[in-house]
Amino acid sequence: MAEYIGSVDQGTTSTRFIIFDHKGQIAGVDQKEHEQIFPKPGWVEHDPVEIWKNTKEVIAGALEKNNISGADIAAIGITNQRESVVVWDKKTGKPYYNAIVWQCTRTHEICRELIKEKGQNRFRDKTGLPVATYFSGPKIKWILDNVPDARKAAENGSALFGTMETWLIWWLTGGPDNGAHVTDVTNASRTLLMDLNTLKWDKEILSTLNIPEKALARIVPSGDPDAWGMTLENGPFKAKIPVCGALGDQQAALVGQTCFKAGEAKNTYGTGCFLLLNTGHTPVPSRQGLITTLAYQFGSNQPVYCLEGSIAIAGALVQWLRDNLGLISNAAEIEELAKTVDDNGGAYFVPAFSGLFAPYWRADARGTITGLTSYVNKGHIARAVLEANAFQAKDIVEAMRKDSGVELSMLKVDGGMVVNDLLMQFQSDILNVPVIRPQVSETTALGAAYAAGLSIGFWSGPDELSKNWAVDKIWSPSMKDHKRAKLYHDWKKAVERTFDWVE
Ligand SMILES: Nc1ncnc2c1ncn2[C@@H]1O[C@H](COP(=O)(O)OP(=O)(O)O)[C@@H](O)[C@H]1O
Ligand SMILES: O=P(O)(O)OC[C@H](O)CO
Repeated sequence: MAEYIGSVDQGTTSTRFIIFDHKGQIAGVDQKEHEQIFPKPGWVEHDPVEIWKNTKEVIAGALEKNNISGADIAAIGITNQRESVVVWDKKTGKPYYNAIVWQCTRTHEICRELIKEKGQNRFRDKTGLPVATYFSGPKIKWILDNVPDARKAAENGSALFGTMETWLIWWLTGGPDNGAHVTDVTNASRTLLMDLNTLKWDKEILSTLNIPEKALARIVPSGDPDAWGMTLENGPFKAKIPVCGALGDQQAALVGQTCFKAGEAKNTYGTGCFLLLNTGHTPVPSRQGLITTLAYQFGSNQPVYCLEGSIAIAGALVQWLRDNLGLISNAAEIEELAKTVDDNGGAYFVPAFSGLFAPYWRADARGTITGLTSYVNKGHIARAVLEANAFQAKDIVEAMRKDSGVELSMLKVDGGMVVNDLLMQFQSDILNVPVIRPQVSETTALGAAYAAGLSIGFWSGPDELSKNWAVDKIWSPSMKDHKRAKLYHDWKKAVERTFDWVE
């Protein structure tokens, strides 16, 4: 058998292709950023054609740079920013509109109408999700209602809908020439359109949102040898390779962190921040503003569920400090700036740029910096930015404890921000548990590679994968209880100041 598994990681800010060996170590990588398009306040789009072009380039780049050929790759997995949607023409592959990104709030009115009739939790029993601008269903509805010809095309079967993995797999496996139109259970569980128990599109919700089912992808497990088909010989791999694993990026990170047992959790700090707790084979309903969602399903095995706390803005706030305020010139500089002061100087930054997601679900919230005095300088602001991530994660851990009864004894972390020592130490202090970073921090891509590799027997099962996981660094709590309590108390007050801003 070929010695590598390839993994496409299509994230919010960039697309990577990573090649893994049997030990789960990285044998090659290439990465490319794509444009963030902000047409109006609160609106976020990506160009799906640019993303497909970048995907081809990073695949070719990683193979070439490392002298690896398509024939050395046994299978392909794919993982993606979730909820973001594309609608495209089946014959030409031309998108009807840019991808509407998960952070985009343009569906506020659609959601408000849905909530007005029957409340925010009207679909929660079936889908595990509240009605919110975050999820794909309202975004698809927006495209159908606002883009000329899109609805007609969807109804007559000439348009296809998909999340980012569906779009890329369609191209990788043939595009207009019989490309596979599929989505995995984890991605489907983020649309607000799939029933969590039957793992099928829900006809009643589709009819409420007026979305034609024929344009939706076929739902398949997250790992399956036959569900997706093969890459093309004249495509970026220059070889026929089975595509046999796909998961939303946060679920992929859960798999990459080998959180296979109920009660195990990970937190990923990327553009947003997402804490997922494996709850086993039963969907656990949330009363604390978390999401009940699919964790993974391998082949015909029973699906595994999780509770998730989704935070919209994490690393994106660091980017904002860099791009919109110019306080730093690259993301790593925030740590140096934050270290110029000993604490936040009383300042709290609540980054409710897309409203607040879990556990608040307040579309009417907008970002605030509170506690400002003449004393506060840019070092304090940098610190408040980093601390915001840790406080938001604390909100999620508290909600999870109340929902599931699980007291975390440690937190496995990954994502682009976990190189930041100050943030990781503060996270450990605020949660009062050790925070642990694994040696392979590309857990998202690794999880998709695991899903693909398990499907073809490249790895024998979860036990073998767990042996690949190893600790790189542990941060242990060292903050006094009264200080932790005071900081968190003030954070909660700051959060309340963001509510009711959008009228
Ligand atoms: N040293 C750092 N300190 C704080 N944030 C950082 C640092 N390095 C990168 N980031 C942030 O991490 C994010 C990128 O993480 P990544 O996991 O690649 O994101 P995504 O998968 O969402 O595209 C960016 O938002 C960036 O601002
Ligand atoms: O691309 P990331 O890592 O920011 O993840 C985005 C999430 O999947 C959105 O739900």
